[in-house]
Amino acid sequence: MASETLRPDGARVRVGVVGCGVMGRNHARVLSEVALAELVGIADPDPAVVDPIAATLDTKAVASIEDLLDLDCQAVVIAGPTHLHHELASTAIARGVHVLVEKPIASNPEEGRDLVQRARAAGVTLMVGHVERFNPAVLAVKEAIRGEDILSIAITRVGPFPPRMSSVGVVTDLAVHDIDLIRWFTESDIVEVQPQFKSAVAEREDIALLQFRTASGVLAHINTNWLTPFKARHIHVATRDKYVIGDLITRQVTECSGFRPDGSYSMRHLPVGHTEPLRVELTSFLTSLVSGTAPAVTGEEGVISLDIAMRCLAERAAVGAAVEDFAAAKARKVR
Ligand SMILES: NC(=O)C1=CN([C@@H]2O[C@H](COP(=O)(O)OP(=O)(O)OC[C@H]3O[C@@H](n4cnc5c(N)ncnc54)[C@H](OP(=O)(O)O)[C@@H]3O)[C@@H](O)[C@H]2O)C=CC1
Ligand SMILES: O=C1CO[C@H](CO)[C@@H](O)[C@@H]1O
Repeated sequence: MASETLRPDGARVRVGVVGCGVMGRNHARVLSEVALAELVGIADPDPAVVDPIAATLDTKAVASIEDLLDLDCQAVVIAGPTHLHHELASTAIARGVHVLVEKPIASNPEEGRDLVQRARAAGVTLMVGHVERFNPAVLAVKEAIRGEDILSIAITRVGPFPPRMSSVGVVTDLAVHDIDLIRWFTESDIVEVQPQFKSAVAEREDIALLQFRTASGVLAHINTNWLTPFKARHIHVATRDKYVIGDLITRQVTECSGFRPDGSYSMRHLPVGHTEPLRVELTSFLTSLVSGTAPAVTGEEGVISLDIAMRCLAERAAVGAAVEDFAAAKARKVR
């Protein structure tokens, strides 16, 4: 948590963005627009990438995080590749700068935990960019199931390969969004994982079907891949009295309830806001800095979700290893 408020005089928070690819340029655009921020600069190693964005947003372009921090930032958004999150966020924390790091918090939980410790020791805020928590359709689903006895959650997050392959597979890159949502919806920890995944085309896993059970007894399922020709993101939640369906792309959220013995029920579309999730996320981050309160998605939560993603990968690896051991033993017997 921020040790002191940043705008006692009403000035804007001086923020920079590190990494100006697909996500970083969106962070920069939004930060150039929100009232709480002054976008002091953006960093990316490639001038052909960073210069035109900086010119459009009327901010400074620099080549490295060190140069960005020299612009006297109070906070940075880390939107570089996942395998660099730990290094980049550590550099900012070491200079006493608050950090919003994109999801996943790092490429493994050990690095994530290290970031949490460094931020705590330095007295700076560390928030993780689990942006779906700020998606109005997700918020409408969460509101519809508030106080309900949740039975199961099934989430689909599929689409084509990203324009540039991530440094991690689909479980760590995409399913981590939904692991976070399952924990957030149920306010309970995931205690059992039953993962299935494989690498159909890419070097790392590109298709996964993951099953979970939470401490509160909710069953959950994530269907994710990079092999579907179009993007689809759906959430289905069954509670004892309702069935709620959210389409995170069209932002249509439907609630079925009032189940009657003859099989009939009531159905209604729920009101969904129109806000841009990233704008709400960044405003929430800046507000936490200004007010000195805990961020909406803490580093600790980012680590827990990444831990679950890693448990999925490890569990499958353990089963795979057992099968291979069995095959090897069988082969030895034959010889
Ligand atoms: N919350 C969400 O919905 C989303 C989150 N993300 C997350 O954002 C992160 C970035 O993903 P994405 O934007 O798709 O990736 P990109 O590859 O499109 O962008 C990353 C950028 O960072 C640059 N970069 C590399 N090294 C450094 C460095 N040392 N300092 C500064 N910049 C550097 C890259 O430059 P170069 O090309 O020269 O290597 C590239 O321009 C990932 O962690 C991803 O998980 C991504 C999309 C959506
Ligand atoms: O939601 C997302 C869209 O795709 C990107 C590339 O796979 C992800 O990193 C991101 O989290």
